[in-house]
Amino acid sequence: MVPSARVKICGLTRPSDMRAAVEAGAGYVGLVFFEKSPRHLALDTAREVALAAADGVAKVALTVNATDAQLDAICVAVPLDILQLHGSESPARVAAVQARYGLPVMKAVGVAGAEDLATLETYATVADMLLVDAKPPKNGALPGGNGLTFDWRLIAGRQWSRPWMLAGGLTAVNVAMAMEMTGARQVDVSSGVERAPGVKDPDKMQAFVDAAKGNVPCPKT
Ligand SMILES: O=C(O)c1ccccc1NCC(=O)[C@H](O)[C@H](O)COP(=O)(O)O
Repeated sequence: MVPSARVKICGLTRPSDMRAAVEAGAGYVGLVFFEKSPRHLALDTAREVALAAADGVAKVALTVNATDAQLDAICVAVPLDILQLHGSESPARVAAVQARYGLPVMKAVGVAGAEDLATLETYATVADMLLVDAKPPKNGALPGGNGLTFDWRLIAGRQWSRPWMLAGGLTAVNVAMAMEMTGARQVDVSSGVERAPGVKDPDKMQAFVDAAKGNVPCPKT
């Protein structure tokens, strides 16, 4: 049987992109609040984009080392289901955010080598969900959303005590292989379904979801 994954499409910036992501079959949709990103949303735009999501699709706010004041403003303005912490937030900060907002927290952890596996174990004791992502290069790149993969063999067959999602450089072409190698049953994509930074491509989103869900066309007989 072909494995199937639940898909998160991250970095949606327009209501039309949100509708296309939902139509394609995304189960999670991500909104980026990080000013240096081409996917950054002002609060009023974020609300508009979030309201274009259908019921039952989990709306995720991605922040990077955000303060309580910044998170307060986001949570007041935007209907949300999950907070994704994509910076260097400590385990204690993860717990504090859970307690303050009463929302599930997904902690992103960058993986580049075996030493990063211990970090994943640490966050698995506190976060509601883990995002296992490629570690960003140290050249001023964004903390995520760089379209870079990591060596999937590092996490082959690993499980954590919390649900987890694979991210980093996934595309319609490589997602099935990534799922096979890692055992991931939730996957996250941003740049792999864009036509330009911050602009999603409906056909790429559909192709990605189909590949992740194993909806491969039947060969003609
Ligand atoms: O997307 C951004 O611009 C961004 C900025 C700051 C922190 C994280 C960011 N994105 C994270 C993601 O979109 C994904 O969760 C993940 O990193 C995969 O991205 P990609 O490799 O582009 O598929």
